Amino acid sequence: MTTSLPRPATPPHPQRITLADFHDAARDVLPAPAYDYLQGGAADERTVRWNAEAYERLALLPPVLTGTTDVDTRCTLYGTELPAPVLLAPTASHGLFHPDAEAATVRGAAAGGALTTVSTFSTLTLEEIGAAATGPWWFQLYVQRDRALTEDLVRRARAAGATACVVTVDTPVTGLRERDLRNGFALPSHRMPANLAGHGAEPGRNAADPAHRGIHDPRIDPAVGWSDLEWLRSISGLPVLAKGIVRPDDARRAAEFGIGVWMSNHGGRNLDTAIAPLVTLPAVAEAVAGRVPVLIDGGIRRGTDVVKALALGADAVAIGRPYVWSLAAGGAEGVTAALSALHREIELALALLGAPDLAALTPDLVRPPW
Ligand SMILES: Cc1cc2nc3c(=O)[nH]c(=O)nc-3n(C[C@H](O)[C@H](O)[C@H](O)COP(=O)(O)O)c2cc1C
Ligand SMILES: CC(C)CC(=O)C(=O)O
Repeated sequence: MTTSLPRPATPPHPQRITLADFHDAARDVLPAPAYDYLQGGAADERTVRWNAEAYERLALLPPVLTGTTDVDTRCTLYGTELPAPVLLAPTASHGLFHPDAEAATVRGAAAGGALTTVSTFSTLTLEEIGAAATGPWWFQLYVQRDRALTEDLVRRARAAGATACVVTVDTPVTGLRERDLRNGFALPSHRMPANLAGHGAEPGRNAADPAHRGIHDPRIDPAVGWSDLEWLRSISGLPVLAKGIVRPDDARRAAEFGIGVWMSNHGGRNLDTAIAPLVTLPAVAEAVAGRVPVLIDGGIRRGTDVVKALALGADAVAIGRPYVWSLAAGGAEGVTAALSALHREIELALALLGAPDLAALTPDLVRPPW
C-alpha cells in the first residue's frame, strides 16, 4: 500500500529560517543539563565535529543550462511516499525538551512532511504516540536482554501504527558522555521511559554512577547478533533496518539478509573518533547495490548536506539534534517550521544543480574542494 503526506505548508518563523536558528532558540530555553545531554557527544566530541565537517569538505559542481524548471523532491520508502527525503532520527526522552514530548514531535513532523522514528526510550508510551500521530512513523528498538519484553515492544509498536522497525546496533554500551558525567545528569523521575515501566526502570539513575555511564540502561542487551535481526523480522511482520552501520562489509551482510541499512555513528555519542558515515557512503551504496534502502544520519544541517548524501548513494537522510532544537524552541509548530525550512533548502539546491528530481542527484555533482 502507498501512503502519502501533504507538502509542508507552515512558513518558517520569520526569525528562525535555518536549523541553526533553532539551535540558538533551544539553547536559550533549555536547562543546561538537558541542553548538554542533547548537544553532547562522546569523549572529545571529535566524531561530532567530523560528522559536520564531512559535509563541509565536499563541494558541489553545478551544471548550467540544464533547462530544469520544476523540482520534485518526493521519495518513497517501504511504500510510504514522503514529500522530501528526510526522516526524524530516534532520540530519547522528548519530555526533557517539551511538555508535549513525542506527541508534539509526531504531529509537527507529519505537518512538515517527515517520517518520525520513535525511540524505545520515548517519554510517552507507544500507544500515546500512535494516538497522536497524524503521519507515518517507525519504531526504533533497543533489543532488551529480556526477549519477551523485546517482542512485546515490537508488537505494541506495530499495533500502535509503526510501519517499520529500526534496530539500533551501535550501542552495546553507551559512550562516554563527559558533559553528562560532569553535570551528574539523570532523567527526572517524572520523565522515565514509559514503554519500560514495570520492567525494572530505576528512576533517578545518576550519570555520575560509573556502573551506568550516563543514562545507559542496563536492560539493553549488549550481545545482539545478526540472528536477532532475522528473528525480529520473523516476529514483527515489519521491514527491519539496522541503525549504526558504517562499514561496507556490514552493509553487504545486512542487504543479504534483506535488512535496510541506516548509516550512523549515533551522532558521535558513542565511539569517539568513529568515522563519519558520509565518508564510507559511496562504498556502502556499492555494497548494497540497491537491494535495500540506504539511510544516513549525523551532521546534516542544510539542504545542501541532504543533496550531497543522496548524490553519493543514500535514499534518504535523518536528522537528530536539529529537530529536537525545534521541538524545544516551538513544540509541534517548531518542528514543522524547521522541516519546512530544510525542505525549501533542498528544493533550492536541486534547482541550482539543475536536478529535476532525486534520481538526478549523481556522484559527479560532488567533489572534495581541493
Ligand atoms: C538526545 C539524543 C538522543 C538519542 N537517542 C537515541 C535513541 O534513543 N536511539 C537511537 O537509536 N539513537 C539515538 N540517538 C542518535 C540519533 O538517532 C542520530 O543517530 C543522531 O542524533 C544523528 O546525528 P545528528 O544529531 O548530528 O543529526 C540520539 C541522539 C540524540 C542527540
Ligand atoms: C538511553 C540512551 C542509550 C539513548 C541514546 O541512544 C542516546 O542518548 O544517544
